[in-house]
Amino acid sequence: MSDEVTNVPVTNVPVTEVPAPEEEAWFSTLDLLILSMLAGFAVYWLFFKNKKQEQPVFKKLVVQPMAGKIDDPSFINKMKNSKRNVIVFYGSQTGTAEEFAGRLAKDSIMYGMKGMVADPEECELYELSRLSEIDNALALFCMATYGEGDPTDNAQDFYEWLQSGDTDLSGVKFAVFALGNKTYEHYNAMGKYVDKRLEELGGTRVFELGMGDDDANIEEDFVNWREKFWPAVCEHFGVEATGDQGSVRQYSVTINEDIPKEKIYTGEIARLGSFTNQKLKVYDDELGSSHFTIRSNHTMLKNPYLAPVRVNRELHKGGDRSCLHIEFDITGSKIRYEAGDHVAVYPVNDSEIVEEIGKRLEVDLDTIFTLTNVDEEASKKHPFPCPCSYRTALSHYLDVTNPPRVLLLKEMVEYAREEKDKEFLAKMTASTAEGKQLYNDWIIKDHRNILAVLEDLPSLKPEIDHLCELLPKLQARYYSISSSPMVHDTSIHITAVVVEYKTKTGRTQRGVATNWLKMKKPDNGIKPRVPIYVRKSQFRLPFKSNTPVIMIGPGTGLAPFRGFIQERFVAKKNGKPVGDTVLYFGCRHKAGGLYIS
Ligand SMILES: Cc1cc2nc3c(=O)[nH]c(=O)nc-3n(C[C@H](O)[C@H](O)[C@H](O)COP(=O)(O)O)c2cc1C
Repeated sequence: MSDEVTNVPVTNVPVTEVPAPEEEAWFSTLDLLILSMLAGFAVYWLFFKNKKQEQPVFKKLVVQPMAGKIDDPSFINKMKNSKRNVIVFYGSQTGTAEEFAGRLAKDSIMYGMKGMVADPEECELYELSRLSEIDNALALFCMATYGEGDPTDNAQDFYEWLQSGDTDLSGVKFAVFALGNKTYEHYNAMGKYVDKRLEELGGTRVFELGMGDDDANIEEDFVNWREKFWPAVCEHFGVEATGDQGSVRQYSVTINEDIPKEKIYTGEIARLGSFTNQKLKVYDDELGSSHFTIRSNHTMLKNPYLAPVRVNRELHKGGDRSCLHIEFDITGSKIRYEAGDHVAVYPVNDSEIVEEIGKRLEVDLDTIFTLTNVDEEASKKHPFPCPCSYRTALSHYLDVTNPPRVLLLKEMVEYAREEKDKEFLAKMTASTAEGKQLYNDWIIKDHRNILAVLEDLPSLKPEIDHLCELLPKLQARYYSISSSPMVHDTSIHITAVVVEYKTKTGRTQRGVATNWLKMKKPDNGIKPRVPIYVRKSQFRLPFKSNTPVIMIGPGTGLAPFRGFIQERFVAKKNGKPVGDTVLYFGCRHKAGGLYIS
């Protein structure tokens, strides 16, 4: 198979230009460059030398505001201008904290308050000290924890500011809901830290820290906390509940009938056209790899590299399980990585699920639409890149495979045409013990995704744009890199088990990314492209190569160790002292155990 990179069509992912490896040529690129410069100079000398030099006319540079970015960075001004007194910040990686923040902001209407959601990354947090300029003002924080008790990417600056700053926050009323998972050592570390630090800086806690555990039922933890939180707020500010806020849509829909093709998003993560016109410069970390920051990860997150798949092979010989060895070609991409890092893959949903949703809702999936935030002050103008087709939204931007959240199902009640379906949904989404049990059994345990809900409640026919507003965002999937750049400097390897299982309702549930990646096989020199970016991790070999290491990696936990072993191998080859390198890995069958020393 040729190793040449060609511009090739890819299923679901538009094509872009990737520099092809150089072929043997008579002149090198540098030779050609020098020759053309000499030729250019000769032409200039012959024809233009004596001409009067013309003044170049520069085009006025028009700086476009970034989509979704706030024009006035002052959130205090925004709150004042739009007469809001509740601001809900979120530190969110996969959208849960962001969703909870939206719900809290919406709730505030019921108590005669007015809320807004804010991404801390887009705000100057030192302004918090001015919050007391607004009557009955309240700052809420929904903060998720990652890794070793770290903040999410968008809360990184906020975290640093809290750590280093000594702003006086007296007069600032606050409450925090933490999102985490009990199985992690640093359970809810970020939420706990924010709660403690805001008090240290002089803030007043209006309600105790909420603790959400994703290992159990984080939705239930949030609902229970919220039920007690709002009465406490009422008591604190001396306000009264004014009743249910009803169902208020956050986004309005516009159907874009005559929009030119080049203005329509086709799955790009942020910049329109980025899949056909890649800007590779951003992969270069200005500070050097040792200073690679979460911020530079964030830049790549919005501008993934369309990596050609060089190798995609099955590792299992027989059996019904599938484990893939995939090599992404990063030649010319400027991506750098180290053994132990993670690579993120932006997957595309199963087209069968997308088509089936379209059929059930009786819509033309090629319709181009835009969802626009009805709140003009909101930092997010659109929930995902718009305009795009319904097919693109359901394939690239929205999560259609995970069980839908209670909030989404609650909004579905009005769309059930039969009374019994309406009652069933209303019962399941009520905040009663019976409702919670029903949700847990019917949605979580039975693992019904949105399509299964539509199939099992056939009278349910929601407006597709409303569904698009409510579905969570499709997230990039992270894989441990299973190679070392010391051996593979032009490729990134992953080792991934293809997820597939039967749910209690007899449906086959397939992992979004692994099943999509499975299809991305190079064919006749044609390499399919996959949008990727690298996320730095803390997982590293000991600095000194002579330190002995014991690596224990059951299942695909083995993946990063492959990179580490490659690294130790190179060190040994280069004559460095290398300590014992012991690897234990899990085996499904007793007889298949292995010990490598
Ligand atoms: C890779 C990864 C690392 C995580 N690390 C932690 C952790 O150190 N402590 C913790 O309490 N929760 C941890 N969690 C759980 C998340 O904080 C939790 O799932 C949360 O609901 C995610 O919120 P988000 O969807 O807003 O990003 C981790 C989750 C993932 C996927």
